[in-house]
Amino acid sequence: IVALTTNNKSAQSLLNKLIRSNLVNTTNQVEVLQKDPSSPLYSVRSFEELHLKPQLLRGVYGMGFNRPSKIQETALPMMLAEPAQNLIAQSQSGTGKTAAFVLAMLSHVDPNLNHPQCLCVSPTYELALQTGKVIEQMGKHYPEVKLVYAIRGNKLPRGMKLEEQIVIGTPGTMLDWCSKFRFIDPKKIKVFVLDEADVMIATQGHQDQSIRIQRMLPKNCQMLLFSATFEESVWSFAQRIVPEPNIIKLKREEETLDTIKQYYVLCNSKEEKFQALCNIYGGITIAQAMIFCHTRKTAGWLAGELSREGHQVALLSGEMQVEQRAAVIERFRDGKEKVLVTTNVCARGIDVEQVSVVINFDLPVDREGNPDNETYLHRIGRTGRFGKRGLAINMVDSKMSMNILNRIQDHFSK
Ligand SMILES: Nc1ncnc2c1ncn2[C@@H]1O[C@H](COP(=O)(O)OP(=O)(O)OP(=O)(O)O)[C@@H](O)[C@H]1O
Repeated sequence: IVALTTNNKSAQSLLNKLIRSNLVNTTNQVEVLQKDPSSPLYSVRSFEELHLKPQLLRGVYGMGFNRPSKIQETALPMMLAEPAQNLIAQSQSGTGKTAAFVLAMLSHVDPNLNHPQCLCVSPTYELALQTGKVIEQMGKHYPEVKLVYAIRGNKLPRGMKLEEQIVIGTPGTMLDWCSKFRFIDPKKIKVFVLDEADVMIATQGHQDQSIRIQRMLPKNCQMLLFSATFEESVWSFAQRIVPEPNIIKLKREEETLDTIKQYYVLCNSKEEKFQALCNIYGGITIAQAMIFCHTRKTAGWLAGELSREGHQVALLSGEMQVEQRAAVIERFRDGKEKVLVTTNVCARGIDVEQVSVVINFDLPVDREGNPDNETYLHRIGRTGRFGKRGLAINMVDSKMSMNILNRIQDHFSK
């Protein structure tokens, strides 16, 4: 068990993976920038069209995938094309990126050659393991293809040469295995995958290590880079890693407040807010509710008070380890608890789709104490035209918080 701090990008990413059981739906179109615009672009609507090895097609269907996801429709033909095409792809978590590059790796390996042919770098040990699981599931009917983890703690005897075709690991160990220990001959690599580039660059040293690995690979090695976000720093890193890239971007669906009913409750103190919450408790637990507090301390206090009143609540708190947090969210997602009390920091980036009631026990403010409209929208907004109806209740306990609420109201004209 590794303790990860609240703000940690890799912890967030891991939580989302652990929690997610489905594809995230999106009606947005993919944006494609081809390296060679003269060659016709094609995308596929079915896995059959990709002419996968039969063992892999069985693996794909065995995982319950019926058809390619939005990003897979365009990314898969590109990744499977001959000669190999490089790709930089950005789309939000849960849209099918991992499944896509796993399929590409499995398609490109030659099971008769007993040496590493695909390298996949992930930002952390835990994320590497998650990807490894997908490789194992998808390659279930293709047992000749073997997998090994290049992670700290996996110590191999000196002078050894790896026989597994796929190596997945973290940048530091991967680099050591390629250069210092020579367990891997980088010149024989056909596919290089860099996953979660945005998480990767948040860690000191990972960027350089990845670039050093990349420089050892042959010119014709396929380079694939994936990221959930695409800020400037990720983009410049991507361009250093992936020469002559095709680029695919899938915009995140915009959130709106259109289908949300928003209310506020006027109180005079924290205790009154708690009382107000108890009064509506029966109403909000018909559905599932998330309650946001400003600090960890308030969240802990509120969860304690609610429990003392005999209510069943879950608490998501910053000091919990990532596994504990995953367990809490999983129970909530499965409906075992109807109410989740949390802070914004803790819940950021975590999508729990079925929440239809959001309570702002404290209104979202930034460090200067100004209204944080973006966070308000993230907490309460719904995506897509068919977004479910929702209910938001804001607790106001002072002139100051009334002022904040008025400014949020002005901002959204709602
Ligand atoms: N074509 C598909 N049809 C149905 N389910 C799919 C398909 N592709 C992927 N999935 C499932 O959807 C979920 C998200 O996919 P995946 O992990 O590949 O997304 P991702 O974009 O890599 O997100 P993250 O970076 O958070 O892992 C997984 O549970 C995966 O098994």
